[in-house]
Parts: sequence; structure tokens; C-alpha cells
Amino acid sequence: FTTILAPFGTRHRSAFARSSTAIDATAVFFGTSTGNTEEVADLIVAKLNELGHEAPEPICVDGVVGDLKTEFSKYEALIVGTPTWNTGADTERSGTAWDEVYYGELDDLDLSGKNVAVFGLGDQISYGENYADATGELHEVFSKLGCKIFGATEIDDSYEHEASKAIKDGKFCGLLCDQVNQDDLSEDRVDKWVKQLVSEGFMSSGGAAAAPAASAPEPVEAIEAPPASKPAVEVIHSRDGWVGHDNGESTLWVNSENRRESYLTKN
Ligand SMILES: Cc1cc2nc3c(=O)[nH]c(=O)nc-3n(C[C@H](O)[C@H](O)[C@H](O)COP(=O)(O)O)c2cc1C
Repeated sequence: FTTILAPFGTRHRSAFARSSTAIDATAVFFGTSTGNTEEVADLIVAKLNELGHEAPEPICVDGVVGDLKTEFSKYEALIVGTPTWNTGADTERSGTAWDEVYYGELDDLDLSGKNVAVFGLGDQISYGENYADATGELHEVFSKLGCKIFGATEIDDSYEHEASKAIKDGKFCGLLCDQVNQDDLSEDRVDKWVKQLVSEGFMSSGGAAAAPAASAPEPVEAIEAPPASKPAVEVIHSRDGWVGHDNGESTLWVNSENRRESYLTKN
């Protein structure tokens, strides 16, 4: 068996497709019934990209039910969005696949320390007593999982609701939009909010996805130069589900969540 001496850090990235530092920074996940939440998700991704923060196209949660563990582990930070439906109930108010995953699949994930920001859509005129309630539920679910929540917003004069479960400690727990009555305000709200997330350090590394797992090998000493050539790769199945790819000079460990750690090895 190989002896682990040191991690590659970013220096040996060319030897492998990705390293643990190459995890994508931010992704926007949303649920929707009639498309409004997707519209705002699109605005958020466009603004992230405009500000130089790479993010893939928004990901509809319906498409990743059953595979959230894999999908979430690809990103350091998650922006999650929901509409609100069905006035009155305390839980399962999104009317989307979020309701299905909140108290089952999501509950089973270790998202402790992950950076999360929430946004929500509602109709503050027709449902003024329950404006965007489901955003509050989304916030609660991710908070209880130990996520670091960013992006609470001031309730300024542009909002006309009476009450909302998305209000926590006198603020909205994230970005609230209203494509039914105030679609003309969404772009500015998104602009302001994404800049706020940047200033809060939301996109900085340090989320759970980048933290070393308990079962990962301990790094000891960094090395300076990449190997001159890449020998044949030996695959090692070991370490609590981690699979090692040893090219004779180094080992890339990959776990079941597609987490990657690179280490110098010595036979
Ligand atoms: C039957 C029904 C119930 C709704 N209930 C609420 C509600 O309780 N609170 C709220 O803010 N908006 C409510 N809405 C408005 C939707 O949340 C709003 O139209 C939202 O933009 C829909 O987003 P989506 O297109 O992404 O599904 C309701 C709409 C309908 C048709």
C-alpha cells in the first residue's frame, strides 16, 4: 500500500481533471410551477456572471430529486429559490419538488457549514397576509441543516405585503420578488442582492464542500514540481468509500460525493 506524504494543492492540477480546489463556486437551484421563480433565477445567474462569478445555468430542483447529494456537493455555495402556494399551511408551501425533498432527502444530507442564500417569489397583493411564506420555510430547512445563511434584506417601502413567514428578526431572510405585481423591480433587486452577497463573502471558499472529510488522508507537506510524465494509473478501493487513483507519483482520492483530494505518494 502507498504512503501518503503530501497534497498537490493547485500545483498539479494538470495531472487530473479536477482537484478539491477546482469545485465550482456557486449554483442556483429553484422550484417553479409557472416559471416566475425561474425568471428570477436567470437574473441572478446573469448578474453573478456579469460580476465575474462563474455559475452554471439555474438548476430546476425537479430534475435532481433523488440526486441532491451529488448535485449539491459540486458547489461551494448554493442559492436556492422557491415560489409560495396554498395560503395558510405551515409546511410544504412551495408547490414544487422542494416540498418532496425538505423532510426526506434533504434531511439526510450533511450540509453543515455550506454557504446558502435563499430567494422567493410571491404575490404580495392577492396573498398579502402570506407573502412568500415558503421562502421562510426554505430558510428554516437549510438553517436546521447547519448551513451558513447569507443575504438577509431590509424590508423597504417598495413592498406592500401585510405579513410574511419570510420575515426573520425584522428582515426578509433572503431576496423576495414579485413577478405578478412588481416584475419591473426584480432586476434592480437582484442587482443589489447579488452585490450584497459578494460583499458578505458568500462566494468565498470555506463551505462544507471544500472542507476535508474526516476520513480523508492527512496532508503533511506540500511539494514544488509536477511529475515529468504521467505513469499508468493504479486504482485503489479503500478508505470508507474513497477510491484512489495512483499514478506512481501521486494519488487522487475521490469519494462517493465526487469530492477530490490529491496527494503525493511514495511506494
Ligand atoms: C392558488 C395560488 C396560491 C398562491 N398562494 C400564495 C401565497 O400563499 N403567498 C404568496 O406570496 N403568493 C401566492 N401565490 C402566488 C405565487 O407564489 C406567484 O404567482 C409566484 O410568482 C409563482 O411562482 P412560479 O411561477 O415560480 O410558480 C399563489 C398563487 C396561486 C395561483
